[in-house]
Amino acid sequence: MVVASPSPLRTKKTKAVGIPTIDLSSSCRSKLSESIVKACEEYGFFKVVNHGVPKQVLARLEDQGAGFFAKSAAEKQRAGPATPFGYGSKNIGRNGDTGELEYLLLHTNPHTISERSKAISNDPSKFSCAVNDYIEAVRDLACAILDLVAEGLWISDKYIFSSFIRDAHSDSLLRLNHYPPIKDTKDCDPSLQLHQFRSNPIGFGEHSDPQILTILRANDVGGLQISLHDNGLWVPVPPDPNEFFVIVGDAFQALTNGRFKSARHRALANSSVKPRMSTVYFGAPPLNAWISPIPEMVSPQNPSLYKPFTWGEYKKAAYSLRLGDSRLDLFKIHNADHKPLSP
Ligand SMILES: C=C1C[C@]23C[C@@]1(O)CC[C@H]2[C@@]12CC[C@H](O)[C@@](C)(C(=O)O1)[C@H]2[C@@H]3C(=O)O
Ligand SMILES: O=C(O)CCC(=O)C(=O)O
Ligand SMILES: [Fe+2]
Repeated sequence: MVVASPSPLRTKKTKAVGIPTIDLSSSCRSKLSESIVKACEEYGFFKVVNHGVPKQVLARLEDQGAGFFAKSAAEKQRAGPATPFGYGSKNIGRNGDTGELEYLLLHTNPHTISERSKAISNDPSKFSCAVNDYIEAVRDLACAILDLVAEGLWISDKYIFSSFIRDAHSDSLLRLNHYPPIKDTKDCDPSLQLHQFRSNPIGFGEHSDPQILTILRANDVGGLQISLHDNGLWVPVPPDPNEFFVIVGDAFQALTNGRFKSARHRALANSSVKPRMSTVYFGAPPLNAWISPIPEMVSPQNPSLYKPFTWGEYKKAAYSLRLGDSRLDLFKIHNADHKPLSP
């Protein structure tokens, strides 16, 4: 019997496309800010090299994460369930989304981290130190990128974006995702092969990140894919454990009045023999901060596309929806709401 080769990519095709790469050591600041703005506009996604985050900071978090995920299921459950913070396995959010992964979701507040670490590690201060050092380093990286964006957009307040995530009450998060290898069914019964691909080829389903900016690092196992704007293609992102990937989030799309588009992405289930691990920082405003298109992005030709909302309101909307839903649509101003320009 001949069985058609099962494809995990049923809805959209994949295409090998060069991911924009930004070298942060470049000495020409204006060119650097210009290229970051271009990458945010065209892809909502790019890779940064020469980012200045010490390798040791990356390695310490990876060790701590790997140590946690290697524990027995019962031990890991002590840090769960994820509501939304803590340890979660297969279930994502509250509305029935699932994926082939387990994860730790943490708020970046240092006090919350030291409290949580007690249920996560046998050496809580070692765990919280590794996590806090990582967060500090990636927050600085995110702020440096956001300041360059503000310069590239010619915004007078250079800190307009970074001040949201530098705020002591910022609602930023850190997520450690662990994708165990899924069983290779190549040599198995063909009906099992089809069943596996039909049942769940996805590690973390298609979505956009709700926050301002995401800084993602993963080990050397691939799986991340980004969706190119509405042309139906998935672009596989080659793994690069020494570098970071930057993803534009929904709040950044709203702040730039749609000039930047939040990037839809997903992670395929891991078919390697080694686990995939990603560490993801989501830079977010404080819950009471207002998000609305910044004045420089609004003009009679480019009227506001989004109603003002607080970050708390946006989060509430996000958690009432499914992973793949377009949350920002809820805050869209429809054309009919606009007063016609006087002749
Ligand atoms: C299904 C969900 C999980 C999520 C909250 C949501 O209701 C919709 C957005 C999801 C997401 C995606 C990016 C991040 O991983 C995340 C932490 C976030 O802020 O929004 C997750 C949420 C989650 O897993 O709690
Ligand atoms: O693990 C990955 O590469 C993607 C994870 C992700 O998109 C997320 O945690 O929001
Ligand atoms: Fe994401």
